Amino acid sequence: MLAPEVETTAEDIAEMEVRGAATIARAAAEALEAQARDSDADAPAQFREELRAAARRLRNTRPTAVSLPNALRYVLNEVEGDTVAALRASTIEAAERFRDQLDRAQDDLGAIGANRLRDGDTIMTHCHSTDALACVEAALDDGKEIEAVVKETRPRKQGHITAKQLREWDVPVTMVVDNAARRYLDDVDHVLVGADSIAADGSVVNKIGTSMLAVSARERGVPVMVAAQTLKLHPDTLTGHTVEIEMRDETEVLSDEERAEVGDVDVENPAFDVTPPRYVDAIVTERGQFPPESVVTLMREQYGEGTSEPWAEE
Ligand SMILES: O=P(O)(O)OC[C@H]1O[C@H](OP(=O)(O)O)[C@H](O)[C@@H]1O
Repeated sequence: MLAPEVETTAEDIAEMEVRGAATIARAAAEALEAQARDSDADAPAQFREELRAAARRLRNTRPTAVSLPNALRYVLNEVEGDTVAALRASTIEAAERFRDQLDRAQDDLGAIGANRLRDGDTIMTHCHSTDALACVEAALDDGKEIEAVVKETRPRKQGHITAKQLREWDVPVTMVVDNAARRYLDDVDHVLVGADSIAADGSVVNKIGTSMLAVSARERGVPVMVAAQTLKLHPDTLTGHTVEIEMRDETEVLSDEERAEVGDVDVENPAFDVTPPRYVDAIVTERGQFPPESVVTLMREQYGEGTSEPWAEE
């Protein structure tokens, strides 16, 4: 029996009511906690199987942000005990610990990323990343004045969320359509983006359009900074796996009304793209700032040589 909160959370993630890699990870851990709390399993094996089923349901929502399976793995690997009560308590504690770590990691990352931003700098953002915004918030807390050129980020316009947050912090914001990015790169000091996954070779998987922005930024001599806590490191890429790119519904690109007007066309809607490491200047994590080519060392330290799937059916 899955707890209702597991189903709701899974639907919210799939529909992007809950979105952003770190936020998805937090919601997944909370859903496992709800599963543990609500379970009426009377045997440890049943409790464990329910928890695995909950994790499978959550895992199968969106494929690209590795923070989701990393969160599930963290919680499931910490579940221990010989009784249902002990299993329940350890699951709840693990989920709480995970959330605390997530908050701490974002604060630490923000403090490090802020060091790259100077008083008076202008950043260009793409999509909405809480890790990237943590760097801006820490810079503002340090008393620096920051301005932002915010890319709208089609098709879902998460740039609006970024703009709203920055305005709440009184940061002057210029909103541009994605196609105007190159024109405004001359006015900015940094491109600042987040990541959904980082591969062992330092490639950055982030919102579609990031790679085009990074290539243009390199051509213009603007440094590209990726803010990504180590939860975004994709351990499967250590063993040669590639990161699956989510393809989303075509109506996000062309509404039914627009389609009626345009006619019968194929629509492709990849949610993410891959920016090769040579276009990235720094990956800022809670453990320091790294050139993309060296994140593999961090990944090995954190995840060893590979990963398990503790949610697999037994
Ligand atoms: O974890 P934080 O930094 O908040 O977000 C990381 C990334 O998650 C988002 O994906 P989506 O909007 O869920 O498709 C964006 O691509 C963003 O850069």
